[in-house]
Amino acid sequence: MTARYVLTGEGFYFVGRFLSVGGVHHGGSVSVRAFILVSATSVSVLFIMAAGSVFRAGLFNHRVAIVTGGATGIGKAITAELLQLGCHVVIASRKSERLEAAADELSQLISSSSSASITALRCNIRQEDEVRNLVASTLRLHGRIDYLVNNGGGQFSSPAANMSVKGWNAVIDTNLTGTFLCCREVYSAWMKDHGGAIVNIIADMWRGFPGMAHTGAARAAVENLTKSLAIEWASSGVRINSVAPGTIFSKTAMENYKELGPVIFQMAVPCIPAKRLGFPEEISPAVCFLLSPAASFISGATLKVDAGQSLYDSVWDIPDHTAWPEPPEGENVGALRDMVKKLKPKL
Ligand SMILES: CCCCCCCCCCC/C=C/C(=O)SCCNC(=O)CCNC(=O)[C@H](O)C(C)(C)COP(=O)(O)OP(=O)(O)OC[C@H]1O[C@@H](n2cnc3c(N)ncnc32)[C@H](O)[C@@H]1OP(=O)(O)O
Ligand SMILES: NC(=O)C1=CN([C@@H]2O[C@H](COP(=O)(O)OP(=O)(O)OC[C@H]3O[C@@H](n4cnc5c(N)ncnc54)[C@H](OP(=O)(O)O)[C@@H]3O)[C@@H](O)[C@H]2O)C=CC1
Repeated sequence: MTARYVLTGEGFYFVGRFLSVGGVHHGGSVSVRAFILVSATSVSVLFIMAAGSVFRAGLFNHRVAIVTGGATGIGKAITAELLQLGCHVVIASRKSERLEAAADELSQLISSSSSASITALRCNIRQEDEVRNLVASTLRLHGRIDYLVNNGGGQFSSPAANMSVKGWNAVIDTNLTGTFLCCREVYSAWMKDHGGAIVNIIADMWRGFPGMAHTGAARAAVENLTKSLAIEWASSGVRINSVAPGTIFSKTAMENYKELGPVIFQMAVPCIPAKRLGFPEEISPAVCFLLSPAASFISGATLKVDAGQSLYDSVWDIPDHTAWPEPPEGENVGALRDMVKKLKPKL
């Protein structure tokens, strides 16, 4: 049995998981989890199907969220969890087919008694007018926007020296400017007067991001943007935080890197203290937590969800070389030379 505490809008619950059947993140298999909720006044048992949320069902009833990139990978897991919590979710990205397919599939998670709904809207977050339309359409549809999850984004792997300006700009425009545009538009059109919560998905760029320097720069900038907005928008009742995933496997994430996909994900495993990849369903609870009343005193923060990867190892290998300038001559360099001479085996 695992146990955890969940603070909801209505009280402090002890949540004990006493039954777990099947894998939580094995695509295609249905897992059944059961939770016992104990509050001051009641004890109830809640069953959640298909990799369900650990949060109380109905926590986000009648709330409205926009999730960019909500049709695939991490965004799809966030959308699924928000739906199970009763939220109206608008998913937004560029490819209509993927959006429609995901909306069809995820609508199956909505029980007949739930007030939740899912809507797919096409939007390229790099285009200011499209972001404006996304926000206006959401307001027309639901009359409010409580949550924004800036998850849409991406990059390609390349040594920085080989990046064209066009490629660099594509990644900066998507991950940094796209996030900024979504934040600004949602704030101006709704949250300025009504408050709300925003979560920005960033990355494990704490020691740079060699091999993907453009995205490292963009995500570090988003982390800083998050802090600025947390202060600027506090007086509107807006909380804004970041989630920094480690290496998270999903079908789409792998396909995006084409033949490099399996190599990149395989290379990462030894660098992860958990010695396995993460899965989208391990990111979505952190996002829902930061959106929820349980995080009502958290703003401007970053939650790393990386099994400690950022503290550990890097996939970037630096080959042995003698390219560095010699150190300045002096007694310490001399002492090191003497030591090395003594250590050398006599021939
Ligand atoms: C080798 C060591 C690597 C280190 C590995 C570390 C381990 C990390 C593990 C993985 C962690 C991260 C995972 C993820 O983030 S998964 C999510 C991935 N999803 C996506 O990336 C999806 C979205 N991606 C995109 O939309 C695009 O990639 C992008 C934003 C870059 C551009 O999209 P857009 O469609 O607008 O642009 P174009 O395709 O027209 O390209 C514009 C220019 O960008 C350059 N470019 C694009 N792709 C590549 C490429 N594969 N290689 C090199 N250059 C590329 C190029 O200059 C394009 O212009 P041209 O086509 O005119 O040349
Ligand atoms: N997987 C991982 O290991 C990590 C992922 N991340 C980040 O997490 C986020 C989700 O990634 P993940 O789920 O793994 O990968 P996916 O490729 O499945 O998700 C990326 C999503 O972003 C959408 N997107 C990309 N560009 C745009 C755009 N210009 N406008 C609107 N939507 C866009 C894509 O939809 P469409 O193509 O239809 O527009 C897609 O749904 C990304 O920002 C990713 O970079 C961060 C750290 C690690």
